[in-house]
Amino acid sequence: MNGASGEGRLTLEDLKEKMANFAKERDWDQFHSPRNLLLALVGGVGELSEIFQWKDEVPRGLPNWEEQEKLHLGEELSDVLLYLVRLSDNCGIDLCKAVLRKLELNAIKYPIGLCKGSSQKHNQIKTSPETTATVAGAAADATTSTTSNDMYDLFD
Ligand SMILES: Nc1ccn([C@H]2C[C@H](O)[C@@H](COP(=O)(O)OP(=O)(O)OP(=O)(O)O)O2)c(=O)n1
Repeated sequence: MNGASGEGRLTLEDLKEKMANFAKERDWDQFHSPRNLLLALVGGVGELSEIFQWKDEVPRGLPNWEEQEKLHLGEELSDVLLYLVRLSDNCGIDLCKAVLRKLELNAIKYPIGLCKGSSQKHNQIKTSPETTATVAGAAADATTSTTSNDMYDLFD
């Protein structure tokens, strides 16, 4: 797939390859260091923020925005995604694997039964000692990089 039309399925792997080719063709690998990419990413987030700046709260779907404004928003969102994918690649992080693991951790950290309808942070949710032990055990199962028994240590 993956023409400019956006049809079909686009994977993070596709984007990784496209960015790697884009940089290689321009001899830009020399500039795509982790630090430079991080700064470019943060700059992109700044440009993204500017689009919303001083607009107050904006309804979902952006019903009153001009097409041109939405096009611009898509461009800035894309810059952020592309720099994120490139940064992950250059740091040797498998973003697909990392993001699936993180989703798993999030689900453990925010059990539906305790969090439904509440936007409280995980360390403010009131749990019984039994629940805490269960959640910590599940999180430890999903995490190979830590041996901590404190459920909150796993997520900081
Ligand atoms: N050294 C660079 C420069 C650019 N890009 C790519 C990734 C981004 O998707 C896009 C960013 O280009 P610009 O820095 O020109 O930023 P904008 O497209 O936002 O343009 P402007 O800053 O003029 O709004 O180009 C890149 O990979 N490496």
